[in-house]
Amino acid sequence: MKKIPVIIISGFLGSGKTTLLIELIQVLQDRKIKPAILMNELGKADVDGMILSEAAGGLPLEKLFDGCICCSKKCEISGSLKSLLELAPDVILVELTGVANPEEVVDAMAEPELLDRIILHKVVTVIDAENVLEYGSIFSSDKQLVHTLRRQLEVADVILVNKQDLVSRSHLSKVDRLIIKHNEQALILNTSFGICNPEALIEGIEPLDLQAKAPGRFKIIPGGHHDHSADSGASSERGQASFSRIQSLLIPISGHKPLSLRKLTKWLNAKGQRVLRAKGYVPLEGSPHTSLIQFSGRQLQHARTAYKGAYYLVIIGYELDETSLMEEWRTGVIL
Ligand SMILES: Nc1nc2c(ncn2[C@@H]2O[C@H](COP(=O)(O)OP(=O)(O)OP(=O)(O)O)[C@@H](O)[C@H]2O)c(=O)[nH]1
Repeated sequence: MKKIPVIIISGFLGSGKTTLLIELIQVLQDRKIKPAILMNELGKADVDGMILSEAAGGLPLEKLFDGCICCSKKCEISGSLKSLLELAPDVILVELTGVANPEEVVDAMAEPELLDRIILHKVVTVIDAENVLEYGSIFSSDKQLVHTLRRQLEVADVILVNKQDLVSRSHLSKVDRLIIKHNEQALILNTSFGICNPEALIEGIEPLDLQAKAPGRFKIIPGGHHDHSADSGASSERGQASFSRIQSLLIPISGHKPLSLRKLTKWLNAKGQRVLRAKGYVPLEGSPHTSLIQFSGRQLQHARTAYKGAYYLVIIGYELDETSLMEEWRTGVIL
């Protein structure tokens, strides 16, 4: 089944995310590509939703209120994504609040039911060129916010340096230097009002009915059909390349041979910066119950759970090499 691409739009408050979203919707609609939108708003007031309804009324739209996505329940995000998928969009656009870390959405996308149906296409971060250089000093006392703003830069595939109409060339060069310090690989685009070459963001996305006829435009990652019952054989973006550097990989765990917590911890920590997050349901040595595994910030936590489904582990990381990861999984954890 063709996976629906998801574009995440992040960026600090007022940087121009909604402006870009409206611009993108227009471009997509001109190409007969049907977008669905998930908006996360700070507070209860649906300002952006109102703006959007005026600009693109009638499109499938889900809204989540109350702060950053990391504070709202992740299941709400997955639930909203599932509702949008029912409407068979060609692409899902997710606009985050200014204080959300895009990794949190990738995290919410990483559940088996969604992994099979959606694929992260790009993380796009919009920067307010006029103000971004001041953030470090303005928010220096708020470590969490500084961390979030840094992650918005670091995990982006494309960075829009927006509001360039308000700054000088020399100021823009300083902004560029700041970005490159945090992310050497992202494509950097200087924009005003989010207007840019849309190919940079939507390349490879087509209306679903056209996709069936399109010749192979995607780089195919070798690998067989994803099978939850297989002994090994992770499910990532097989047969459909991810255009994003962040990938999710599902490792099905078959049989009831419990895993060693020590080996699992060692294996995850050995991945360094490549693995941002891991979670799943596994059998652990010494426990008759299924355990919920949560790995983030280099810490692994496990807790007894009432989960009764198939065992699996989802790994979220940068540019994961699926083949070597699976081999290391087999030798480092299973054997
Ligand atoms: N001068 C200028 N203004 C812009 C540009 N892009 C957006 N704006 C304006 O900046 C304001 C904020 O833009 P939004 O698109 O709402 O920003 P946002 O990131 O969605 O804001 P939040 O939802 O509060 O996080 C609006 O008044 C826009 O019209 C730009 O490139 N130049």
